[in-house]
Amino acid sequence: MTLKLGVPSKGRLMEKTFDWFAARGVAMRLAGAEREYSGAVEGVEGVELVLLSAGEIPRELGAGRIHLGVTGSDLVRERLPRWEDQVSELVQMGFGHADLIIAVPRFWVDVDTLDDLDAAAAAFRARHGHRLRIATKYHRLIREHLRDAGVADYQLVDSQGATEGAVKNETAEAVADITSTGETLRANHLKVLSEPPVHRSQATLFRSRSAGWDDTTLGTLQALKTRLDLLD
Ligand SMILES: Nc1ncnc2c1ncn2[C@@H]1O[C@H](COP(=O)(O)OP(=O)(O)OP(=O)(O)O)[C@@H](O)[C@H]1O
Ligand SMILES: O=P(O)(O)OC[C@H]1O[C@H](OP(=O)(O)OP(=O)(O)O)[C@H](O)[C@@H]1O
Repeated sequence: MTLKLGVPSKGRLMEKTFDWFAARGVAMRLAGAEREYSGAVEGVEGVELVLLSAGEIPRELGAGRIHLGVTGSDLVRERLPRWEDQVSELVQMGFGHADLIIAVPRFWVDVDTLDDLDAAAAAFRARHGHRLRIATKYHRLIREHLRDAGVADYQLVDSQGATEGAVKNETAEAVADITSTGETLRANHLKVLSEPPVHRSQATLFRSRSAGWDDTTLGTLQALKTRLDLLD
């Protein structure tokens, strides 16, 4: 059996993933036409490249349809319940850095911490008769984080893109999203709570716990780890 390695086929993680492996002597190239999502690996025998979007890789790892996969650590935590039971981290790759944060309108001068947000949420509910809305696509991570912080009087509103616009569009009072430069937040008159991020994400090479590992794929994994200089 070949070892299936899932890598992002598009988006912001793709090129850096290819560069990261190339710098360690594992060359990946797309096979066939540009839009044909298959590829080949040179440098280690027995590895098959599976091109997927970063967002799909957690699911494929969880289902055991790929043995290894590169994606953002945020996406694995968000998309796989009890992610540590389903995958393990082989290496943090040092790119694709982004912080998952909670942000509120800049003019909310009394709101800087999660405790402040909790108080603001209670006041909001008393005044408006419905819960303060937080727009996000990170439902699991934000729910867990706010539960642990004791913030209860809120509701999540699903936003799969342009999340920072939700406040201006009056579909939410606050947002929870990934940021790297902070430009989008600034442009939308939002400020990040002065708390550590909910999660500091980066591109990570994951190993599926459920993929059918046999002697051949385990041998290939060992060869790949040696090539990549990953210690056991
Ligand atoms: N500035 C940023 N904005 C959003 N995501 C970022 C940023 N920097 C790094 N990332 C990371 O990139 C990953 C998402 O990449 P990308 O949006 O290309 O994937 P995708 O979700 O598969 O794409 P698509 O939305 O097109 O399906 C996440 O892990 C995210 O944390
Ligand atoms: O801190 P910054 O450097 O400004 O980057 C953050 C923005 O980038 C991402 O959006 P993306 O470009 O993926 O578009 P999306 O809104 O469709 O998710 C993310 O959701 C933020 O909106």
